[in-house]
Amino acid sequence: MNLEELRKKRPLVHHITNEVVMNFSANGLLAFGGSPVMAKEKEEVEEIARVAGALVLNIGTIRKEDIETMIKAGQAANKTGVPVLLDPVGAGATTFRKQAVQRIVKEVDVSVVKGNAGEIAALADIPLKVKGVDADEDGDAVEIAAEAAKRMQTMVVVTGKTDVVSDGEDFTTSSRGTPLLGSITGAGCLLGSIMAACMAIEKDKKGAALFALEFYNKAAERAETKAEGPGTFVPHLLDELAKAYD
Ligand SMILES: Nc1ncnc2c1ncn2[C@@H]1O[C@H](COP(=O)(O)OP(=O)(O)OP(=O)(O)O)[C@@H](O)[C@H]1O
Ligand SMILES: Cc1ncsc1CCO
Repeated sequence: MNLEELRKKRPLVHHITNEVVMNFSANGLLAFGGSPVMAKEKEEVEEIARVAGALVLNIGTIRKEDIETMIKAGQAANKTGVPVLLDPVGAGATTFRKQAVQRIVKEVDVSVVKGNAGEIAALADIPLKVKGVDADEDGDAVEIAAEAAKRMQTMVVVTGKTDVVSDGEDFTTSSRGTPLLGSITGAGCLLGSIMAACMAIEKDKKGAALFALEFYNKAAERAETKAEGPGTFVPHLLDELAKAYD
């Protein structure tokens, strides 16, 4: 993954995302080097998705009518080979959300599904005994990622204290970051935007996902050393995302 190339090209990332994180995701992606556009009108999404570098479908505040819009955008992206990242926010919380994800995955060729352990476990029909399960303790996140990847026939990223990238057979874990990321809203959503931008540049999607995870979590670790708490963590994170790390 070539960060210099990304920053030169500033790939357009089309988002159909939730209202909570729109501004934060746009600012974070701009700081990193991408070019965000948030657009969810059914009449225009195909036009935008076709010419974008990548498409983010985030179901955080999805309504029934948005499902069709996401499918339309996703299929248009598929026609021109634009990578699609699906963030199944809250998929474990309601049947509606889980079924929405299942429909999108069925109708769109999704390049990667990225979510926290609870969300991905719901999609893999694996009951979570404890909230906030992570791969460090018992390998659950690895199993969850593998099962979900097999079921959905796509690459899966499970985030948390330890992140897992799995294609159903092979997996790679990464254990960077800070618990402060859990104290602000949209940390996972912004990671998705950055991952999608990397996939617009790097055709090896596993390489792109791992680069995004490492870069994002390294930036968060540096931001943590400068922050007094969640409030000051946010601007420091934006500053760190704009830098270059070895
Ligand atoms: N306890 C932790 N220690 C280190 N890094 C963490 C921890 N929890 C989450 N992260 C990191 O935070 C980022 C977001 O992951 P998280 O699982 O919190 O997303 P999420 O639950 O989808 O967030 P949101 O719904 O608020 O957007 C990832 O880069 C992950 O590695
Ligand atoms: C808080 C919240 N509610 C729906 S989406 C969202 C942002 C985190 O994904």
